[in-house]
Amino acid sequence: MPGAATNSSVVDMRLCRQRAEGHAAVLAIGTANPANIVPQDEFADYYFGLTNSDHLTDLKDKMKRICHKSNIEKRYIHLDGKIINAHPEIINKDLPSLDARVDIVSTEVPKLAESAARKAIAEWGRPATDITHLIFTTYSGCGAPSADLKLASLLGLRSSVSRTILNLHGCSGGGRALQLAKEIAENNRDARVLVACSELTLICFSPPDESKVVGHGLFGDGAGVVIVGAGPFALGERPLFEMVAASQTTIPGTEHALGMQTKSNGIDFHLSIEVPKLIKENIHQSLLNAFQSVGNMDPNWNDIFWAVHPGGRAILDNIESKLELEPCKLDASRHVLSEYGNMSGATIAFVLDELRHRREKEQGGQPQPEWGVMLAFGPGITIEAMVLRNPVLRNLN
Ligand SMILES: CC(C)(COP(=O)(O)OP(=O)(O)OC[C@H]1O[C@@H](n2cnc3c(N)ncnc32)[C@H](O)[C@@H]1OP(=O)(O)O)[C@@H](O)C(=O)NCCC(=O)NCCSC(=O)/C=C/c1ccc(O)cc1
Repeated sequence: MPGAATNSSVVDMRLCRQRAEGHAAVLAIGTANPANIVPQDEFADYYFGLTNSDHLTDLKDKMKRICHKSNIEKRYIHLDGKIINAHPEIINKDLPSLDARVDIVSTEVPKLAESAARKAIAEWGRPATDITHLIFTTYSGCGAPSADLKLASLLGLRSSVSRTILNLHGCSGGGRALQLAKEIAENNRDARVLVACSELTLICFSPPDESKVVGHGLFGDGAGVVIVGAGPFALGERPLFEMVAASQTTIPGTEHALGMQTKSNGIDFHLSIEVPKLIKENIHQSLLNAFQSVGNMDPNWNDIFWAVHPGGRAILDNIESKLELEPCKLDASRHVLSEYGNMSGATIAFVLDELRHRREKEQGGQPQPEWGVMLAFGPGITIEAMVLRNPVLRNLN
């Protein structure tokens, strides 16, 4: 029917006008950490002292071995002796402490995100009221309204900002949120998505226990904010990384290996010793899943740049050896691990920030890769992968 054809082409045109031009891009990045710094070579004394556990000498020695092998120099940790004195239930396994923890994190998690967001918004150069969507991800969210609404009011976002909160995605939270931001930005012309990821280990902190010693030895606190948008770009907006394609891969039968659960005394986590090996065995397939949609079925992995979530030194080592990467390829990830530890979902923003600073410093030197990949790993085990492109090189080629 001619009428129907006309109607459907009108709908098509309207849909076209609603969509953005081209792929979404990272437009700005901001990061923040709490003030309290713990050097890694002092962490075992700090942690066993804080929890009155110095008598557990075997476990303390194990913590020292883990810290020594972690390739971490220091971490930022909000929890200190003052908080423990005010809430001694946090270090008593037999007492409920979820309420005390939630009271603290419901204020501090959005506050830390606010510090990171203010830096990102300043770099972006537009007013905060131009943000149309907010995605907040954290493993500390236990209420509603939650950190997303608090952050929106701290920043003075418009009341029509479209908010989403992602809870308990753990170390892949930042990767998941960036994939959603890409979808939103590409499908809504002029959308500007503020992705906030803020993590405080306080919600998971517990006295020493054989099964938790690695988690406590590697995890730190931090917030990362990334502003995402697609074309047409406003005057002054500068795409940093084009977000070309994304995939999520779940490693079958690995639910037991990595997880978090809300309990009366905080968030309980489990972390299998198998995690680095499982990621090694599945990393190639997850990369192929991401790259197949850009028509490159198996690129030379040394020809691209890498933004890998540094879950732990062993994870980076395993990826490097499996894919036969030149050691410099994971430098940004190793640097972030060394300076901050594993800040769970927030870490990927720090890695992207480090990469773009390195790229700026190296401009005019060695030829830089045009294509790259971002990887994050979380409960599932889930591997979030995103194909990235350097917009400056894209325009030259
Ligand atoms: C730096 C490590 C921890 C040790 O280095 P290594 O080269 O493997 O050295 P070793 O093989 O000598 O291991 C040192 C000790 O650590 C022990 N170990 C080695 N992984 C383990 C293990 N998952 N379990 C429990 N013992 C182990 C290992 O058995 C050994 O014990 P011991 O023989 O008594 O010295 C390295 O294994 C490593 O980087 N592992 C990767 C850690 C990892 O999987 N990270 C990503 C998970 S993400 C996640 O779960 C987040 C949770 C979370 C948690 C808290 C929060 O606040 C927020 C979030």
